[in-house]
Amino acid sequence: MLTYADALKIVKETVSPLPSQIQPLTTAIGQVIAKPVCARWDMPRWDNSAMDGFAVSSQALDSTAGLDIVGSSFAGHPYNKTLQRNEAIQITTGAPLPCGADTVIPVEDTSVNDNCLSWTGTIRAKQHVRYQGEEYCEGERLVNAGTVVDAGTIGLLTGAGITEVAVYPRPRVAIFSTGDELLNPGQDPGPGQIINSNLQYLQARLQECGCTVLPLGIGADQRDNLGLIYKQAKEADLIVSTGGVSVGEKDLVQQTLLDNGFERKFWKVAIKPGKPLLFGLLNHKPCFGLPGNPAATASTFELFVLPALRILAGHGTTDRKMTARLKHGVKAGGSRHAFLWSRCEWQGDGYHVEVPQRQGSGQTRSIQGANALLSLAVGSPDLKTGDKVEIFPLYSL
Ligand SMILES: Nc1nc2c(c(=O)[nH]1)N[C@H]1C(S)=C(S)[C@@H](COP(=O)(O)OP(=O)(O)OC[C@H]3O[C@@H](n4cnc5c(N)ncnc54)[C@H](O)[C@@H]3O)O[C@H]1N2
Ligand code: MOO
Repeated sequence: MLTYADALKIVKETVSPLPSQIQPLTTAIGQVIAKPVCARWDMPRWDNSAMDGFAVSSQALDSTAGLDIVGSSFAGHPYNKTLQRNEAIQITTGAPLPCGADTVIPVEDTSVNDNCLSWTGTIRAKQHVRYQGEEYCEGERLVNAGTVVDAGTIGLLTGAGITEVAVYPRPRVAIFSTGDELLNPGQDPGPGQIINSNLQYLQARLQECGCTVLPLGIGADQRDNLGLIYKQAKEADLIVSTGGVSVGEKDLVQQTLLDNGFERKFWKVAIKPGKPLLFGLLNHKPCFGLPGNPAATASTFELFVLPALRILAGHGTTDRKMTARLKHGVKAGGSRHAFLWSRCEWQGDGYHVEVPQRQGSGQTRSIQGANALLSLAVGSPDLKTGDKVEIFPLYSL
């Protein structure tokens, strides 16, 4: 059976970034920049004051007579005349330095008498001036392709006059669950029925990841019905179903997909939970059949769907691994690479991890509150408190 590493490699080789699009900068938070962005003007745009005080010419600093205060330059209200050597103007932080001025004396070091400015202490020529272009110049590259738009990016680019950016779109993900036993939330389960928790889980997780979700509900265990749902999914960039991928009489997802032109890349991976994972392309779009057991749905989402979404969304690397120490013993790995829902926290000397009980594939309690998957390779021995383990922190796009 395919190993975890080989299956992930196939996913990475199969998926490529979505075409980029131009978008208003302010709507692009969390998205990845597709083309470098350059400044539209110098920053600062003009020499300006770094302090509230008075702007003077440095040539006037050795004069013993005071300077005539002839006007003001306030932020938003520049002084438009040329300052003479015997003159000063009042100035505020950020206000343009007028022609003829090159030095700012902070208000604390000055006194004004009869509209005449004098100062105390040593004043350095050209002090407290922020020069045009000292942060960046017109045409200079401010962010590279591959940058994730965050608040800092929005602040920087907005100041540089940028209102639109080329970014990779947020993936649109169609999700549905299969199974005649499934009911929608709020319904009362009768004999043999359960609430469809997988769809709600995936929807929430995709929302955390900033994806656009197309929830397509519940598919009955019938091929024609499942086929119709796949047709509805064609607007999506990636398709995810849950359930119906194992070998049971009613596991019809794979056959339905093959009837509809599915190009299968793999089925079954030696992992626990999640063994019957199905992956391929439907109409050239990545399509995952996640196993229906809730812990298998959730872990195969983290291990395979999320890396695929990261690639679609233009993110570079997809692997994140950390080392942590066990807070308690963990039983040996079995014949499949095991991934255990776990909680990891920093405790002074490093990360420490605990593994909740109730890790059954059909159970959901261990997923709630988890922030990592603990990786237990095939054949790993029983582990004890303090042993080092590899964990995959859960992350969003
Ligand atoms: N003979 C074999 N049987 C099974 C094998 C196998 O290799 N040989 N593999 C087992 C493994 S491992 C898994 S994982 C499951 C996955 O099977 P399916 O993907 O076909 O999932 P279902 O049979 O549809 O459901 C399994 C289980 O999960 C519950 N479920 C399904 N959908 C949901 C949902 N949306 N929300 C909550 N719970 C859901 C469902 O009721 C079943 O209890 O197959 C094993 N069998
Ligand atoms: O691999 Mo399945 O996900 O054990 O139950």
